[in-house]
Amino acid sequence: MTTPAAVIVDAAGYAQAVEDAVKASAAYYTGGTSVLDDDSYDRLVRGIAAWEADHPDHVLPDSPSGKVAGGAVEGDVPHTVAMLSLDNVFSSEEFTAWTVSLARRTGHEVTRFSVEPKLDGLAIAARYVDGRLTRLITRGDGTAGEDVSHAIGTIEGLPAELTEPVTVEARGEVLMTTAQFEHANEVRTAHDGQPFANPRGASAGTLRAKERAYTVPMTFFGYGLLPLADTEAGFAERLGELAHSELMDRTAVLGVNTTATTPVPGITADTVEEVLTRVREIAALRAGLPFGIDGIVIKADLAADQRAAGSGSRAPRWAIAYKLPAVEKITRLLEVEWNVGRTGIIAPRAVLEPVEIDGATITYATLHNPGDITRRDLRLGDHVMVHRAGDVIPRVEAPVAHLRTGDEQPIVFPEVCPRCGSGIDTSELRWRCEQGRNCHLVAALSYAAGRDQLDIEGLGHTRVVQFVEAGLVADLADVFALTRDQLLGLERMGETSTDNLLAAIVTAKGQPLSRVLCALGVRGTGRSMSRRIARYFATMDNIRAADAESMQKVEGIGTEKAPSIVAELVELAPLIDKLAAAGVNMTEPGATPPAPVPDEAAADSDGPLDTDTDTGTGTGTGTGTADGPLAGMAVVVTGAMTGPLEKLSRNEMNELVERAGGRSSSSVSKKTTLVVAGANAGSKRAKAESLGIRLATPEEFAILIADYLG
Ligand SMILES: NC(=O)c1ccc[n+]([C@@H]2O[C@H](COP(=O)([O-])OP(=O)(O)OC[C@H]3O[C@@H](n4cnc5c(N)ncnc54)[C@H](O)[C@@H]3O)[C@@H](O)[C@H]2O)c1
Ligand SMILES: [Zn+2]
Repeated sequence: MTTPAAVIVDAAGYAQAVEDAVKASAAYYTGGTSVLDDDSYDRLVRGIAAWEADHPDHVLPDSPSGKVAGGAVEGDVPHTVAMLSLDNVFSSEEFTAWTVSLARRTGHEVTRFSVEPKLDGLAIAARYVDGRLTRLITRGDGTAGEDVSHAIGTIEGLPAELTEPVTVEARGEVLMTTAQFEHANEVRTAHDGQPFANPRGASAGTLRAKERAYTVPMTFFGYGLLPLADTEAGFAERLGELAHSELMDRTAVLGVNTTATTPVPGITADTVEEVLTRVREIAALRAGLPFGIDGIVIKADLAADQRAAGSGSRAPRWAIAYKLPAVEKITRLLEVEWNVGRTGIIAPRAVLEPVEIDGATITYATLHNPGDITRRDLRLGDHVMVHRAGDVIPRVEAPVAHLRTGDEQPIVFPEVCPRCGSGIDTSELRWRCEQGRNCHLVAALSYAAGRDQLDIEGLGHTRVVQFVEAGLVADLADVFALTRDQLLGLERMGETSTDNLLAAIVTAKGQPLSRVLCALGVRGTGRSMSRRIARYFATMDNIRAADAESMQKVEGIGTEKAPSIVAELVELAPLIDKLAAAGVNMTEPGATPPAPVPDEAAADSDGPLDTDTDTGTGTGTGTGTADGPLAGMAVVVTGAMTGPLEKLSRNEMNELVERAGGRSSSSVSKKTTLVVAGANAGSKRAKAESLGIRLATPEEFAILIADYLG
């Protein structure tokens, strides 16, 4: 999994790449605010290296190649022993090859390795004098670092005092655990600071920040222990002889935190195979760890082997980083969707500009809950750091706040349940529809009773909630079983409204099949699709008898949609039976069922994927009305209807078009034959005119289809 290189074509491109890399590196190490994610940075650096390999005489002095921290950071506190970076391998083959070169340097095969997680934080040296923590120094350029002693006391795992009064330097990684990161961003945004994009950036920024009004904790994990100038000679000598694993034990005994306290403690391994097994184990545990790792560090464990292998200017030769694929990428937050779960939990979900992370294209990421959005100070249009490890659902870590342009928009939280329209219980972290588990039922019934479905006047949202809460209805069919006494027993139900409602329910039983089907709320079949299905099959029995193949004969139903419609109808069978038993109409007026022979002409209908918008792009393929006044015509209705058509909704207009043998469509194209243009018809009318398509006023149209009105 080597990141491909950025392509650099000329000297100017090379100079720009060097400048970009140095700038990114400086921001990365000093403030945690790089504009690049690691993958993009690594691509750039590889491109630089490739160009330099071809143009060895034109390497710029600023080039990050071969330097600790890409040469972008400095320091004024000299290190006793250089604090180096690590070389990388990306596969078991590369690792095996590395062990061969290691064997060449040591003069024998290395048979003891230490294997540790590669913690994704910042390297730091903690100096203890007579057991007391006196100084913290960053890695800097490797030879000298920056004094960040002001952070003493804010780093868990680095005690103020060791268990023994020794003078020694502990080296290790400072990072923020996931919990510490969440907390840090919460505190920061509460202080009007910008959130950090990820835990690593948060530790980089926090470590160097002085005189902040608040402190946020970090965690230290030791991976090195070495003598200082004043260390007692005998102790210094003993440390120099200890294997890495023994040094780690010693570090822990002194009271300094090490990976031994984590689910991925450092271990020793005797063979390449054992090392690789451990690499796989750690990789598998990565997604569940409470802190970030970006690889596994393998070291020659024995001091003698380390001495024999030696070090280069950027990295030791006795250790290697086995890098794991990047789990974080920067992309943009386009939208936030609010989805209602089975129990009524209303969960926000981020819609992202698609981004590839570890081989998978990520378009959605979880935002957990509304508080999470507020805590992270996310805005629409933000660049965001997206995290995806293993099979865990991708999550938005935080905005990359320093990339803001000022055009970002606040995320609007819903005020009512986006599914059923009821109130929202916001008392818990996770918001919930007040209808809880009944949310789906309330939404389904409100939808079914709606004007474009069964059109049951008097059965609005409030009534539906009332019936559901009173336990009178558990499904749509129960509506048709409601009795006068039941209704009169409810609050705010007088005699008149009861009788009106019962009458409306009786009327609803006579609605055409297309509306009954639509009322069932089968996924992917809205109004126009329901009409097409109903007109094609003519009866509910025919629809239910259809397999996926015959379902595809309906225009707009393709290979993906057909089986899901068929499956959902099977699930709905008990409800459909119950509705039929209650006397609900199950036929489409004017439609004749398709001929029983399956392979006749109507078969060629694998149309465009149906989007089934309000007006639909429907084409009436029902065979029964092919001889109406609109036979063979593609009709678009636009603008406000007047005259005899005034009261008809757009859906009802489309129904009318199809009853009269035409095909209804929502967009004007060359294929359109007639545009019914009402008052204030805008662009569709203009388009029809420019294409020379026949136009009709609502009144003219009403005359044309007079036989089919009412
Ligand atoms: N996004 C950016 O703009 C940007 C800029 C610069 C660097 N980077 C990233 O930083 C990395 C290169 O930088 P680097 O040299 O700081 O570090 P590195 O990640 O290549 O490896 C060296 C570091 O690993 C750390 N480490 C963690 N666990 C360890 C262990 N058990 N034993 C020893 N060391 C351990 C130490 O801090 C050590 O200095 C690349 O992954 C690069 O993508 C990103
Ligand atoms: Zn709801």
